[in-house]
Amino acid sequence: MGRSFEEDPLTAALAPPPNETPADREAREIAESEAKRVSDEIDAQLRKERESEKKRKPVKLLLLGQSESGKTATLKSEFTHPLVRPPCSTRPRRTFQMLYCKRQWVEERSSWRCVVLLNLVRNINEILDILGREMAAANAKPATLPAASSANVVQPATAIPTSTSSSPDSSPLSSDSEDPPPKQRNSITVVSASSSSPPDLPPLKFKDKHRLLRLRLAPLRRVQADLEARLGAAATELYTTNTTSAAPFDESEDGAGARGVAKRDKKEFSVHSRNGWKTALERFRAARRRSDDAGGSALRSVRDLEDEVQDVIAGCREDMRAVWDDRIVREMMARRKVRIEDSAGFFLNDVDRIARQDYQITDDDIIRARLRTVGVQEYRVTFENGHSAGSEWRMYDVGGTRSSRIVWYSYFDDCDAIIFLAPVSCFDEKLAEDKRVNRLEDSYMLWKSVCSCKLLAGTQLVLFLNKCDLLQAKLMRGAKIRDSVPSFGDRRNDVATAARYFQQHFKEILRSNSPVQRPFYVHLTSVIDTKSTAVTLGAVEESILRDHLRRADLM
Ligand SMILES: Nc1nc2c(ncn2[C@@H]2O[C@H](COP(=O)(O)OP(=O)(O)OP(=O)(O)O)[C@@H](O)[C@H]2O)c(=O)[nH]1
Ligand SMILES: [Mg+2]
Repeated sequence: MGRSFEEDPLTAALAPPPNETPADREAREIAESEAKRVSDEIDAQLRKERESEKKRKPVKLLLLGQSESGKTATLKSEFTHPLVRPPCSTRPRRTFQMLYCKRQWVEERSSWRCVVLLNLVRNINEILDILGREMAAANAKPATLPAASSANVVQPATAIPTSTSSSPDSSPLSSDSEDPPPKQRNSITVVSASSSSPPDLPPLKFKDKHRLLRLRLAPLRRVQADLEARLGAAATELYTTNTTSAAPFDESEDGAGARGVAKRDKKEFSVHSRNGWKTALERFRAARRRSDDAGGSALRSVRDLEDEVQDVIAGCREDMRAVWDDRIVREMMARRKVRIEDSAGFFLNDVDRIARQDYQITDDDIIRARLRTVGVQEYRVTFENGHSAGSEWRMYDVGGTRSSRIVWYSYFDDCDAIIFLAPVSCFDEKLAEDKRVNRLEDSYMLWKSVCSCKLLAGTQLVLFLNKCDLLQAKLMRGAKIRDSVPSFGDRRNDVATAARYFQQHFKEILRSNSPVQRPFYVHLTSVIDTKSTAVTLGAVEESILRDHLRRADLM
């Protein structure tokens, strides 16, 4: 039973005096109401401070996935696409296009031009390499096509060293790298392991024209070597690795020894990595500034190199087009099952536009340009507007080759979200750095490790099944999924069925390996399509921010 009014000493002390006059009462009530107003104001102020404190804590986002899965392209897509409104929303969507990044992006644009030129020149040199070998073989044995010697064999999935360019370890500019000295490989896509032409086909009839084209395009070898030396390790792909595990960071969870490895490597691959793509471009900018400061007198300045490169390439325009349009060359590539047009950084169809002195790079060119990420690159961005206005995001773009992955673990702590990219068009391709491993299988293994990682238990996982455009093109050409993925069986060989099938597999991996129950967020993407990617990223950002604030509430 509660105590009566008279028995409660606190209530009795706060009660108005028994002999209170009406005037005293009015004065007391005014004072009480003023005290309440001040107290409410203080509460509101504290609430506001707590809210802005929550917003002040940066949102940490990691982009993960194997090499060439599209991590950097996703970021580039963010930086290039203008503000859009998602369907059914009156709110302008922010985009990650904030003040800081915009400025940096504008500065970087001109440097990307050199990457596009390098990609284009490499496309041609790759064709010339094959042409050279085929012509030599045809000369040696004119009557029949030769069986491919080991030197001639075009290895499956991008494993051909070229003889054209300087080795990065001989370049003073390429000092740190995560692998043994990265050797070069062609980035062309080879659909099958077979490299020799079918023996029952008539031999290809190479003419003087082919010999002349090879001679006239020879200066492009030097151009490739110069550009690669300037850009450093990021400019060359890897085709070897010492790492046999899909997720070497797994071991970092087990004990101090492995953590030590991760720690040591983190220093080597710090966000200030001197070989990342941002840094590769920065070299161009810095050297350009230096040559400006020297009043243009610096010997062989960057501007000189850029102009020279552009001149040589422009001078080769007609011959480059002639090679790419040549019926015999196309037949040679088809017989070897080489699909250079599906490879990263393919620009030969744009040769008329790009091989000119006045070439102006477009946003689309930048998204499609290929420059490998070495180490980990950090972007700090603050939103200009939209629901994330004022909040800081830290985005980490990592190198995806197997040997780069060991450092990922160092970035998992306190991570709000991961966008995991799995390129689904690669169901019949092998890893560049380890050609025994199927690329889809590698993505499954990597996803499994990310899902099961205890440190990431509170992290939102968002899966992008990427390169759907290339999957569509591949299936249209008649590639059969079940030939590479037997469990696909007799399902319909179309994009919708394939995407559903792959998606289900990733979902099951999450369900059976995650240490806690968590939602499965998945998007089918072609991240080079900036318009639709902007809409996808808008939805992803909202969801990440909601989770971020919820986590901050729990703290
Ligand atoms: N057609 C097509 N090309 C894509 C897509 N996503 C990425 N690419 C291209 O694939 C190449 C590789 O993409 P990147 O973004 O450099 O790959 P990454 O995951 O950052 O690779 P690393 O830096 O080596 O880890 C680039 O030339 C991209 O333009 C896609 O959805 N469709
Ligand atoms: Mg990258």
